[in-house]
Amino acid sequence: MSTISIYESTVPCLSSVIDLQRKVQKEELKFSTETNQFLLYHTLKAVGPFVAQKLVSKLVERGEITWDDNDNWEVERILDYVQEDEKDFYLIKWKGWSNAYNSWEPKENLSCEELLVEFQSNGRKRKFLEIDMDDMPSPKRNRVDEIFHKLAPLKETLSPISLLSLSSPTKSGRQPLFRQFLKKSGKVAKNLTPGMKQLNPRSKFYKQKRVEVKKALKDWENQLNGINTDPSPIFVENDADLEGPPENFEYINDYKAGEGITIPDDPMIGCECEDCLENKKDCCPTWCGSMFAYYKHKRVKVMKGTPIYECNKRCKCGPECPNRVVQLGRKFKLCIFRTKNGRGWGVKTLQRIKKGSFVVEYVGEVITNEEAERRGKHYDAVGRTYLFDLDYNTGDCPFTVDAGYYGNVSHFINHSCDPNLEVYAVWINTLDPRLPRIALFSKRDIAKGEELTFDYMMTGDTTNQAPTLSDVDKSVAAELMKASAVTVSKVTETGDNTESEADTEVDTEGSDAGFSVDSKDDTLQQDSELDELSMNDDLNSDQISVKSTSDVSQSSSPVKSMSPKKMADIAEKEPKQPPLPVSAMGAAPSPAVVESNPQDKLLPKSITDQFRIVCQCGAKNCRRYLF
Ligand SMILES: C[S@@+](CC[C@H](N)C(=O)[O-])C[C@H]1O[C@@H](n2cnc3c(N)ncnc32)[C@H](O)[C@@H]1O
Repeated sequence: MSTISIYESTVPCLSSVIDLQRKVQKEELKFSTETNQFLLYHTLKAVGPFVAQKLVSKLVERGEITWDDNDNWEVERILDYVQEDEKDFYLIKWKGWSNAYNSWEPKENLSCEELLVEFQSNGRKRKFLEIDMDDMPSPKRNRVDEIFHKLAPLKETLSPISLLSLSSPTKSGRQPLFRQFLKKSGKVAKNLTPGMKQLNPRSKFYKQKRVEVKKALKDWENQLNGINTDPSPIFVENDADLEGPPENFEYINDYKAGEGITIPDDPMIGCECEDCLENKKDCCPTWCGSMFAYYKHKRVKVMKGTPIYECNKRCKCGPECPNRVVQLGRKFKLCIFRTKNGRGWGVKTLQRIKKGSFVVEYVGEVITNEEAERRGKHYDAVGRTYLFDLDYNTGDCPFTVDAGYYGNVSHFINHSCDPNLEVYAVWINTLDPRLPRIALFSKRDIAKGEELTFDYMMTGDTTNQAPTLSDVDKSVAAELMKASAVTVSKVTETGDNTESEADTEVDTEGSDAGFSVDSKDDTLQQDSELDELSMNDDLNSDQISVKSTSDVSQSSSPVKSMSPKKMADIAEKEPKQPPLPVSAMGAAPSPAVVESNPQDKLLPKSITDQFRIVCQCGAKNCRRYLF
């Protein structure tokens, strides 16, 4: 492995840092220490002091760095006091920090006896607190500098990506780790409220934090709408817990071509119809060997699995053409909201949606299969699921859409085994058969306020049963569990419903309710805890269920375990049509040849090798596992 130094680099945003690092990893190069330091600093600045502090707290807990600075957190004044669950909390103004950094602290975190006595002797007078969040840009920078300085021992080993991947949450119910550490050293971190689990949602602390979160979410909503080019706005709402905007997510409107990928955008030919619907037998879909997909009112009429070819930019027709639907963007107002049963964020519609309507496109970064394998390992480690294989036509997976970092509102759509959306492959200006766009249409009428879901179909199993593990797989799983020191959710055999425990730590209740595994804390959580857990400000969906962090992605299966939906599966239930001639457009796929890979019916090896995410969709026909 060679070492290069990059002394001059322009890194305009966090995503570029990640891209740059991926590129370097791919080439098996290594950043020089200076460059790594520069990028780490940039990353800390990009995520901001609050998130940076959270990330660093993980390193503190792992003992990778220490935090022994005693000078930083001097109490300037005590502003307010409240008792919560028979515990005293004080509102602290910190010396050298603006009011934006005031925080509520339990008494045992404070070592300022004199100020406490003075405050108490003043009759614990309440003072009106003005929180000015826009105040003090410079302390923010100082805070980042300070955190950066603490990372010095890891300057050779800690990369920006590994730093960001620490953002998976702590086990809920515990205080943030940073706080725990600082508590030990008699100091407390600013900006962290007391452990939220202890607090009553009606309490003052909780309400104060809620105001902050609400403001942050409003800012994020504005930011999203500033980028969003769909005709309809996006709303953001969190009535469930204190989770703020997601940390590592950048909104995009269209596919972003990954490293080494070009997405062609110039079809060779377009139609000249006066009325495409009238002339449907001689319009784009027919040329491409498929059917006209839409009714006059633009709702989809073809069965799922049928490839859709819309009129493209070479066609004479205008936007009113019934064969232009997905390309006109999302028309329904959608809201990213916090679910109350531990599935993290979800998406609901703020308008009634009729069956067959186009709802939203699934966009992300288009990456190669090899890159998807690589990223899958990283996602596995943090229990995330955003890879969507584009294996519509071939059963192979030449390209994958990764919506993990870059995505639109669909990034937040959860899985259901009884979904209200279904997936269609759509070709518009890119006619490369390997690069369909993924469009989500309503499967039935959807009521205003209803959560939108689609079936990730990650098990490759279209029955209602959970997929089975063979005995061999179980022993592999047991080995992996030992190696990675995680507990694993119980594996239920289908058919006879016998249960097999791959790990003795696993609960034996056998209830239908899902269990969740936290790989970091080796802890099994029961569903009944989830509502309570969701109050914790560190909790997000990724904590709910986690697979092995072991490096088990050496699978020969082309199906990445995290693919939300295999396009081949979409077609699986469709009647097979005879192959059609290659379309007039040359590059277009032969849609009739929609072979489902028989292997897809089996549990992909990579899935058997992994620990499952327990499905919380609540559907009667729930398959119990996301994969
Ligand atoms: C594409 S993301 C959906 C958005 C995600 N809820 C979030 O907060 O960002 C997929 C992840 O959401 C969670 N998730 C989605 N559907 C779920 C379900 N039915 N049950 C449990 N977790 C689910 C899992 O953590 C999964 O890895």
